[in-house]
Amino acid sequence: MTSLPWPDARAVAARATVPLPPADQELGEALGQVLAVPLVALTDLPSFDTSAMDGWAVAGPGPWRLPAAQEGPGVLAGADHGGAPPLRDGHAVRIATGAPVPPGTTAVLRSEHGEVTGPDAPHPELHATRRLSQGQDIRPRGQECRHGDQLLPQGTVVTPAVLGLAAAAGYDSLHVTRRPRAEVLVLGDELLREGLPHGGRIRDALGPMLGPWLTALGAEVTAIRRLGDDTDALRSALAGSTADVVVTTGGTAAGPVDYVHAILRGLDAELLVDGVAVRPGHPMLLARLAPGRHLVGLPGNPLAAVAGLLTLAEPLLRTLSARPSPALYRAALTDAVKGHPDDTRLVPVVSRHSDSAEPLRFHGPAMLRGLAAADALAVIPPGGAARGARAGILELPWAAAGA
Ligand SMILES: Nc1nc2c(c(=O)[nH]1)N[C@H]1C(S)=C(S)[C@@H](COP(=O)(O)OP(=O)(O)OC[C@H]3O[C@@H](n4cnc5c(N)ncnc54)[C@H](O)[C@@H]3O)O[C@H]1N2
Ligand code: MOO
Repeated sequence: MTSLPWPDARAVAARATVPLPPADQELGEALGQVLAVPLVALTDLPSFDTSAMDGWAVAGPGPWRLPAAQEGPGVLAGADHGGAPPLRDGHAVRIATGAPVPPGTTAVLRSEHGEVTGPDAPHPELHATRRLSQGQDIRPRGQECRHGDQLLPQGTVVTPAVLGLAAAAGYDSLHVTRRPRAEVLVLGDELLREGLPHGGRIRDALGPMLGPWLTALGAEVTAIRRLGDDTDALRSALAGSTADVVVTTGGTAAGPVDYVHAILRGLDAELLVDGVAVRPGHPMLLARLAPGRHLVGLPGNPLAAVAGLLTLAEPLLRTLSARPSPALYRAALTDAVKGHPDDTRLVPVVSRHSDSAEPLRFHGPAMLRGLAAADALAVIPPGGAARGARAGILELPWAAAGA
């Protein structure tokens, strides 16, 4: 199989699968998943005419008669006022922010805009110190939505704000597309899990990076396993995995211990992508292990692995979790970037949502120094890009968090 152009490889990965079946998840569990149906209001919001301020509910023009002081604290939020008597014209009653206004209320007068005269009199009087307009500081029932209104479309990612809105609108659980399960298999006998590199061995940079990165892409990471270069262990890990997506690192090229291809052949896996015209990362691959189960083979060089993650794993996970595709935005490069003659290049940049993208140094395939300072990767077409040229920008998942 020949290398696919980079945009084609992403398209193949996106089309390699279908969304996972939806299920009901309790609100707390649904964060980061995708709404499988529109979020429809189960109630009016607010669900009753509500006081927006602490003060007095008033009826008609002032001054207003207040109930005698000993008649209680007034209308409080949370108390059941179902049977609260209507407020008669010319009367007022103390009310708290969030409390249902009594029937007949025409406005709420804020505490700081009212004066009570003769507070010890049997019927003290309330005077407004500011003009009060009809309906002022009342949040009318249904102001935000009516029962049955669509609040958010299907395909919306459940953020903390969506959880809050869903709870306010009456939901205990949400119908969301299941989070794809991903398992990471880190290959290579040369990898150390701790301490300083020594004796020709290096630290595993991918195990610590890929778990949280896959989580940020919407996956549930079930395991990160270090298998060394044990082919039997890899074969049985692949045969026994129940993950929707298995991600391997290393062993994708044609070196003496690069055995991922051989094992995939032995398992009768279908190679969907075998090499991509992209630098770094060109030996990346995508295979179907079984219906609905895929393997993304990332090259071992760490920046090449990230290129593979964003080229193949990201579109695959996006389709599985039914996330909408973000628009690829463009930014003007602050420096020229040399291109590969035939392949797309992915180059770490700082863009920070501005219109420009500053290419970073230390972008070699084995390096993470540029990437760790970046918030995006610029997509440099074959042949390169001049200073000021507008390059496609692939945002890193945490860029929006201001990291
Ligand atoms: N003759 C050729 N050799 C290589 C080619 C080629 O086309 N012809 N391609 C090069 C490119 S490009 C890449 S990328 C690598 C891909 O190699 P593999 O996917 O087979 O990965 P390994 O050989 O296992 O490792 C490559 C490199 O990365 C280091 N590595 C591996 N895993 C980790 C990890 N978890 N953390 C940190 N570093 C890791 C490994 O020690 C090697 O240095 O092949 C080139 N060779
Ligand atoms: O393409 Mo390799 O993936 O440059 O390091």
